[in-house]
Amino acid sequence: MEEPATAPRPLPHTWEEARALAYGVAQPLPAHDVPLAQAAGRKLAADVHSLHAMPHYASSAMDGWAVAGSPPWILAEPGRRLSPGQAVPVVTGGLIPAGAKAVLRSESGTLSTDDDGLPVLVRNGAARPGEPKNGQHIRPAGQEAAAGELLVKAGVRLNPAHLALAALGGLDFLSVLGRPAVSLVLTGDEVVSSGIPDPGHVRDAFSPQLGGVVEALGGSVVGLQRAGDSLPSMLDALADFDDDPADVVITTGATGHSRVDFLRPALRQMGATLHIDGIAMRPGHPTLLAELPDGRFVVGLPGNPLAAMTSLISIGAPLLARLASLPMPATVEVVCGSPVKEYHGPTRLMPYRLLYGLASPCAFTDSAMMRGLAAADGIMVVPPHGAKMGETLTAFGLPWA
Ligand SMILES: Nc1nc2c(c(=O)[nH]1)N[C@H]1C(S)=C(S)[C@@H](COP(=O)(O)OP(=O)(O)OC[C@H]3O[C@@H](n4cnc5c(N)ncnc54)[C@H](O)[C@@H]3O)O[C@H]1N2
Ligand code: MOO
Repeated sequence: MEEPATAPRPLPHTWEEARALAYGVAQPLPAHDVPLAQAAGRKLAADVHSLHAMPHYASSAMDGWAVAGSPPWILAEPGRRLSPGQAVPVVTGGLIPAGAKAVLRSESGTLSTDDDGLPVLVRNGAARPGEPKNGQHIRPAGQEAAAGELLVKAGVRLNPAHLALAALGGLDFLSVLGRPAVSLVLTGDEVVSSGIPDPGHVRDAFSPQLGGVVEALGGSVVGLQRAGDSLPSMLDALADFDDDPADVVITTGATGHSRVDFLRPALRQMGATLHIDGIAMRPGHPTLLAELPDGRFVVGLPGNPLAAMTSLISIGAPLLARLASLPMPATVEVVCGSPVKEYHGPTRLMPYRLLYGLASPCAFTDSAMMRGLAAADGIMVVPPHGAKMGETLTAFGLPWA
């Protein structure tokens, strides 16, 4: 029997299958230690306990003198235990000597001499009655936390104040959940990255937006390569670069089957496993999800700008969430504000605006356009049989909202 000229294409996954597969195919990246200054925005992997009492020594809250007993006070030698009737100068944050009962603020005390002409410290007219009361202006050790006390619970997204708290608790590093490193590969000889393109060329819609979307989805962009419309160029761009070690490569364009689309041939040559080769969705049906022998995942987004975003939100988001130890990205429900006709086969992802509480499809949502998405409140998932007005539909908030 004669061999067919081209192998039959596999059936695309349904949108629901593709989404579940993209979440299930990966394992959470391991937690690791990062220096405090690099931990902002990361999710804490393990409870943080203070490594010592906070503060770890009794300290003065004011500039002045540590005093014991009642005035007048004789100035004692620093570094010794104070006996009643003695004082020693202290600065804010300075060590309170043993035996001290309080701190007299510098503005409330005056150095004077007693009847015998010896130097003494006395309260002056600016001192409040009874100042300093027992314990006044002394920050006792452990006032904020005891040694070993819980400071930040695992699972918290770390803010700058958490980092300062950890530093005061004596820590230098924090254990954070893995965050997928993403390398971008933008393809297309016709793509120009600035200015007004000539006919036949297009302005790059991806480099200005993909970084922000990837960050919002829990990843961080570590590299950007451009690939021309040739197999060697695609292979070069997909190589594993030492200076941007990626967990995920997100490509744009070249997902088709034309003579200038080299993503599939390159993946084949690199020995990749194709987990998803087409999704029954519009826009975004040529989307690919592959795994390279070195463990990197490749998310192949179509070149059309809106199609790329619906693909990224559909399968890139679950993959990045899983790698980042996050739950499956949540969906919401919206009430459909205008009827959507049946469309044979694919699920449609339609940018919508909320008008009077109802979700109505935006205008300008051809897969090559961005105007509809830029004005959208979310993306609704319309099943192949369409939707009636008033029907409840699954929807997504936008990653940047
Ligand atoms: N015979 C068929 N042709 C096409 C089909 C099909 O099923 N049969 N599907 C169409 C659909 S749907 C899509 S989506 C695209 C997928 O194309 P590719 O992923 O191969 O992408 P390209 O061909 O490289 O580019 C498509 C389109 O997007 C523009 N593009 C690419 N990169 C950028 C960028 N960085 N910024 C802005 N625009 C970009 C590119 O110039 C093309 O206009 O295939 C259809 N064809
Ligand atoms: O499905 Mo394409 O991805 O419409 O633009």
